[in-house]
Amino acid sequence: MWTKHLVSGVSRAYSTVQRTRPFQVAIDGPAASGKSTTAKMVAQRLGFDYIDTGAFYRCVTYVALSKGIDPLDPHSSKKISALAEQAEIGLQTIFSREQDTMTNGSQKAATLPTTRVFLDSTDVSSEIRTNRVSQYVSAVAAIGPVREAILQKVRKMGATGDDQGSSSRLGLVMDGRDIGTVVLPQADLKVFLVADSRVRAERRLQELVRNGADPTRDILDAKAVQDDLEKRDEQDRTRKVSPLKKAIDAMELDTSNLTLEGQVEVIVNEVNRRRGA
Ligand SMILES: Nc1ncnc2c1ncn2[C@@H]1O[C@H](COP(=O)(O)OP(=O)(O)O)[C@@H](O)[C@H]1O
Ligand SMILES: Nc1ccn([C@H]2C[C@H](O)[C@@H](COP(=O)(O)OP(=O)(O)O)O2)c(=O)n1
Repeated sequence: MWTKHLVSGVSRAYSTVQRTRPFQVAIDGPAASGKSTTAKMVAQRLGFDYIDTGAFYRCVTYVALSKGIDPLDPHSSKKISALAEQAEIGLQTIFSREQDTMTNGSQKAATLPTTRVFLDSTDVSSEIRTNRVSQYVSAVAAIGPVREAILQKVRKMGATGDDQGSSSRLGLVMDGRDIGTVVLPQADLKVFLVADSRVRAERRLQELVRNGADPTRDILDAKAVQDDLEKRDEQDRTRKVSPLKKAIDAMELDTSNLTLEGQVEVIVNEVNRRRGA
């Protein structure tokens, strides 16, 4: 098992032996299309780093709500933008070995990587995934100066090494809404993940239940979850700054009828093909 701990304030360049930068994979798509799970698994398979950019917008939303700021009030934009600039966000992804060999010689399937999110050194991994944060995050993500502040943080995180100072980093997988279009426009591979909104809602619901959903706090009705996802997608697609859209050179992958392993395989194979491996 190994971890990659990335912090948004450190500045260190990648080694430039053969490439001027590591291989970059940009994964975008609507809510619950499978971006973060797929991205983490691809990173694990390839030994790449992983950056969840949605976590940044969720952290800013969480901190604004906890200070009693209403993200829907246009007068809040300045305050929220200041919070976005000040926030120190760190990500720690815990990867497992691809196939751990057990003592009897058989192979144990790889466990799913998990990402912990730190806001000013506090672990807010669960707090940023509540329905309340999900309901307001699109409004926060539509504020231009918030996007500017987060763009700088994620680019810096993507350009710096892990905290071990390793120069052997092979690549980076980043997921979000504007990775292929704005954050990493020169990415070596761009993937746009889509899935039927009913399928996405069912998967999100199962995920909520798996994570111990609380019926007094969480929406546990498939139709309501679907409406919520569709509403957020509409807001993300129609905002003025960096809207959710497929980059012209992105490969579209519909995960509605795929298994997680299947979609990871397609992306890993494409990375290897482009790397000439
Ligand atoms: N092909 C698939 N089959 C079944 N479940 C999937 C598949 N792809 C993703 N999921 C599940 O769907 C849920 C949403 O995926 P997630 O990676 O969180 O999406 P996103 O990052 O796009 O919001 C997760 O619980 C994930 O495990
Ligand atoms: N690069 C990004 C990443 C996320 N966002 C916004 C838009 C999304 O509705 C929220 C939350 O993103 P996140 O990927 O965590 O959301 P889901 O896992 O899809 O529910 O952040 C964005 O505008 N740009």
